[in-house]
Amino acid sequence: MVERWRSVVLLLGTAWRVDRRGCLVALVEPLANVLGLLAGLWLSLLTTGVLDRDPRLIALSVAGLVVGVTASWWVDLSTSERRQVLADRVAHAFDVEVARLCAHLPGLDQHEDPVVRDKVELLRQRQGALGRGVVAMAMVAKSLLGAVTVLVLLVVVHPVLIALVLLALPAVEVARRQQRHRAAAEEVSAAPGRLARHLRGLAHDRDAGMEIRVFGVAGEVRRRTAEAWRVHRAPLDRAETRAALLAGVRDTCYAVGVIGAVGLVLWRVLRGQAPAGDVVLVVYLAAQVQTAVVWPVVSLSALGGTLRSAARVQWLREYADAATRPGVTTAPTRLTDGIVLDRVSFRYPGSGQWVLRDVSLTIGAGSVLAVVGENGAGKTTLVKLLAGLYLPTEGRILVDGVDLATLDPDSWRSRLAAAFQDFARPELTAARAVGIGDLPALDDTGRIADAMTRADATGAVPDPGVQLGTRWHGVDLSTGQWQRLALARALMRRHTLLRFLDEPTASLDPESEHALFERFTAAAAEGRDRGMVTVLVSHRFSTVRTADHIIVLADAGVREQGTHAELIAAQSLYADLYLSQARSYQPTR
Ligand SMILES: Nc1ncnc2c1ncn2[C@@H]1O[C@H](COP(=O)(O)OP(=O)(O)OP(=O)(O)O)[C@@H](O)[C@H]1O
Repeated sequence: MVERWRSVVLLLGTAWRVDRRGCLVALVEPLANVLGLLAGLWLSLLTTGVLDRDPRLIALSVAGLVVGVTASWWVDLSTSERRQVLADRVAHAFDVEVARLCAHLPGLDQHEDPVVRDKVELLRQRQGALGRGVVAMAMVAKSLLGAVTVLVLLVVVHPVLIALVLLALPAVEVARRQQRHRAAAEEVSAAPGRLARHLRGLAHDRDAGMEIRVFGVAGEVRRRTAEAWRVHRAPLDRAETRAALLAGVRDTCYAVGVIGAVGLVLWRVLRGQAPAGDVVLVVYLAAQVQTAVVWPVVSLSALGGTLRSAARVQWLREYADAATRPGVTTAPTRLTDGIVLDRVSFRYPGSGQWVLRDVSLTIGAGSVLAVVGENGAGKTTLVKLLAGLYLPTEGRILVDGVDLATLDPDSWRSRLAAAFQDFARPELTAARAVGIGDLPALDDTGRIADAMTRADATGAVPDPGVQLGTRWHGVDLSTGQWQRLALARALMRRHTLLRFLDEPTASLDPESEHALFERFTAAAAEGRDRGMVTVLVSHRFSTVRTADHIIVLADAGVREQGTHAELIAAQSLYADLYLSQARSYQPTR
């Protein structure tokens, strides 16, 4: 109950904040509806006036009819557009809030939590319902006021007609059950619905489209989409069938009541115990009683759905609050000792497999660390841990002796620069696609040109002003060209303490990758006085030989470490893999 009231306050507060006029218009509507409902009374009086030849009664009832019906129509017509504007504004406000909450979750683990994903998915689907929250409340007020008006009129005709309401009461239980079935079905169908939409999205995805065509899996994707959609729809359809059956029972009860009520009044009129106008009124009310009983239930049930969505927003707010790391310490502006991994173990949320186990490592301030290892060895995971995107499952990462988990995440990330394996492809101008690497310098052409030169991106994208992305009638780039921009982006930020290159060079040949890593090693010199650490990640052993320190990840741990010379001299795994890779890259005669 408390949760429902909190949801009501959230919906009203948001609507009032974004559209006060719309809220006031929504309030007027229930009152205008009462005027419209009085039409039955005026019609009844008009009938009696005509039969009794009473001009005053005729004039009064016609005047009441014209004023009431006109006012009610006018308000209805003139507010319908305003209602839509209010709904759109509120929906947009919630959309922005959900996006903000998701974007501010501190780590990636929360994004991967299936509970969060399902709730967010439901919120996306129900965005319109949230928008109509205040309108739904106005509908509840309108239906309740309407119900009271109809009840009063019924009593005026004959108090026994109130029994109609009793006969229509099962509708309340029916609506409650319908709502419960629908809510349960929505929760169960969220995950298969997400899968179905994902699979359907593949049809529009250009990158996926290439492989779908080459491997001829379009039919299989279609089959799986249809299956996921069937699994998604099944509980919803079952809930709707149950709802329809329950509605049938409800309407039958009501129909019996209406026949009885009309019969009773007709009998009284025929016996001269009631004016003839009462027949008109009871026939009119017969239709209104049904609405008067069912509508509050339906509108309350619709409001229930909206309140559930609002409760999900509350849940997400609280989840985001709870997930906020207690970052009490601001990140340092320089490193003096460096970064230490103290017996760090990590497994992904929901996974039983250790990706890193008991890893201890010191990355000296101002050094260049190369992380090598086979595919799946945990290199990217190590980078994500250093970036604070995940917290270690066990152990600590110390930044100049301070636990990274206690550093303010935003402040730590403002000290990072990175080029990731799965780099972003921002559809901006080429210059801005680089400039966002340091937002305050977004339009600093000098800095952008410098970063592009250092990343060797000027050859790949000669015109920094070119618009990227065919969606905006711009140009599309090759993977290698996008990579160059990602590398330039990683060189934009100044005052960084940690710079990563997580295999953004995968599509380059080994020598180009090596040349690029050398550039970044050289770029590391510029940050050495503040102790900046550079981390180069590769699964190619031959490209990172100039790094100060090399670690080989294997079997969830650091298998070997040292300089290139030390590792070669040790004639172990690194030496074997280095020599075999180097041989395979040599041209054959
Ligand atoms: N989000 C995730 N949830 C669960 N497991 C994951 C997730 N991301 C990665 N893994 C698993 O963690 C292990 C290490 O992955 P990681 O991406 O760190 O390897 P990598 O060394 O960077 O590999 P590659 O060279 O192929 O990029 C793999 O077994 C992978 O399947």
